Amino acid sequence: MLQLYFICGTNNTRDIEKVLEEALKAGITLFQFREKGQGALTGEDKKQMAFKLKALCTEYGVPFIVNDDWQLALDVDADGIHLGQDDDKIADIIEKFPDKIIGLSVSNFEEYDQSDLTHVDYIGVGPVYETSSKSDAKRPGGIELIRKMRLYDEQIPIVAIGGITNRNCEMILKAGADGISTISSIAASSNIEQDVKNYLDYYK
Ligand SMILES: Cc1ncc(COP(=O)(O)OP(=O)(O)O)c(N)n1
Ligand SMILES: Cc1nc(C(=O)O)sc1CCOP(=O)(O)O
Ligand SMILES: [Mg+2]
Repeated sequence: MLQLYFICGTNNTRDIEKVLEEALKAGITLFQFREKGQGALTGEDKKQMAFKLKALCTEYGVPFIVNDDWQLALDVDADGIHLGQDDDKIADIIEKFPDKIIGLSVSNFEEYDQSDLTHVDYIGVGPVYETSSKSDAKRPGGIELIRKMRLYDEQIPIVAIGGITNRNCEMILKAGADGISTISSIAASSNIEQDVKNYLDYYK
């Protein structure tokens, strides 16, 4: 499920429904609706978009995850929720999400140590490289962040994030990540089918 985790909001691309459908057809394995930034959809518009994107994901058998907004995740019966260190605490909402996928962001070992991972299905570790898709991203940890996190916890599923492309993905997987997540390398791709295929080829 974590192999190729596409994350997108309406701000990341011109036509999110078209881009998501192309990415699903090409074989992404997980999708996160991350609707934030200037001009982002809110309220009913955000909910209607979430319903449409979830329907697309369901058609292709790919789990639909909501970023940050657990109320939206409940409203649209998403398959899971991704929360960061500054978001609502998993312990406070977990009762509302039995049997759902729970992701947590971990950028360094201090954050890992202070996180309760009891209900966490995967950790999003990054940024690995510089990213222009998140204005408040922390300092990139490079490939070493993944390598050390893998040694720190040998069991937890790790999805790497931040500045990942087809060119650096292989090193990240070799460093111990179970999968990679990306916004711009798919949302801004001029050939989604080929780029997705190139990513998935690393797992063969
Ligand atoms: C898979 C994955 N990993 C990390 C993040 C970042 O979450 P967060 O730190 O809460 O930042 P925002 O995405 O909410 O800006 C993520 N969304 N997904
Ligand atoms: C959403 C997000 N979270 C990050 C983290 O480090 O937690 S980096 C990031 C943006 C990833 O976008 P791109 O693939 O375009 O670099
Ligand atoms: Mg968040």
